[in-house]
Amino acid sequence: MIHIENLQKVYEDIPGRVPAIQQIHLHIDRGEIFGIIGHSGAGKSTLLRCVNLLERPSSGSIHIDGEEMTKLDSRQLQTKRRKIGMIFQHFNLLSSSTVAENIAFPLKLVGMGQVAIQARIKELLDLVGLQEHAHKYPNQLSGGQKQRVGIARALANHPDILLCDEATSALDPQTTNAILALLLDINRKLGITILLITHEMQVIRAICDRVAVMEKGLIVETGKVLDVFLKPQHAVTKEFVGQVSDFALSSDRDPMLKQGEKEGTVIRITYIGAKTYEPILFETVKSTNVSFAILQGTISSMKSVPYGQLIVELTGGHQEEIDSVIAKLEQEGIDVEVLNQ
Ligand SMILES: Nc1ncnc2c1ncn2[C@@H]1O[C@H](COP(=O)(O)OP(=O)(O)OP(=O)(O)O)[C@@H](O)[C@H]1O
Repeated sequence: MIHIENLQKVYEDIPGRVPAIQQIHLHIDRGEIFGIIGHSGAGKSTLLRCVNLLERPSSGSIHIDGEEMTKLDSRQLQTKRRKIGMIFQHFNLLSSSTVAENIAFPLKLVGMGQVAIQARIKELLDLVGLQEHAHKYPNQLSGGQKQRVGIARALANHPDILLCDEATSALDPQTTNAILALLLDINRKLGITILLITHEMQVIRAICDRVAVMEKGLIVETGKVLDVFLKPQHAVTKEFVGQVSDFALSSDRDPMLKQGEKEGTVIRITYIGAKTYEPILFETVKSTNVSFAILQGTISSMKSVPYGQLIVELTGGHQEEIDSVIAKLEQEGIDVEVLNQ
């Protein structure tokens, strides 16, 4: 759905200044929820705004649904942009227009008739749960309700893509969860591709399928959310994963697990899916001389996929027996990493 190649954006050609986007390659599938995370100044907004050409790249290409954006003339670009909705951190609503008028705005721009506009407004208000608020003004709404109006307006012309620019950063945690649930619902019901930028790993974890981590205009790590959470590679990724406390096992190599401090073999085992709830560890060791002690553990779920991670010390038995326990766990499809060898 979105294919970005060799993208570069230099705002001002000052010698020694790092370009806002140094060189980005990105491929986002139709129907995917893709998150981009990074610290302030990493280049997330610039990248997002390049997708609909609110920002013109200095070089590189952006294909949306097979069409190269930078080659479109202004009329073609206008038509294409209708298929790319966008929502913003501060909602960007027209303060002197009602909720219904805000939603009607993009529909009027495409020349839709009054009757059709009213019908579409009703559909959109139902979708975002604002049926009761059509005639209110933005200053009579909560932050979450304002973002719902923003979402309804962005979806008015049936876009294929929704760009979300820190859409929940101005909201409290409870409202954030409600808006994220709405985005997930919209993605599932309408099949719309969502590209979001955020500096909060909780947002990525709640709704994204894949994530890219940005730093200084580059993507330093990318992958399926679960993989990136469970095995972060880059220092920036580890820092972001550390924001989500129950992932501390992955991000923080616990000092007590340093080589030599434990007599046995210390392993980290990672379960994903239904295996999370099976007694595989117990079943594997029960007929051997090996016993285990759980040093740390977590079980949770991500986008309704359960996962678990345990740090376990294996003791007793010969080394061959411990190796055989590890091999059996791996045969069961469990990821095993030995931490003290
Ligand atoms: N219009 C502009 N003119 C000049 N420099 C800009 C402009 N917009 C962004 N930059 C610079 O480009 C770099 C990337 O900024 P960008 O806003 O894309 O980062 P970000 O990751 O979205 O950060 P934030 O979360 O703070 O918005 C920064 O160094 C910023 O100062």
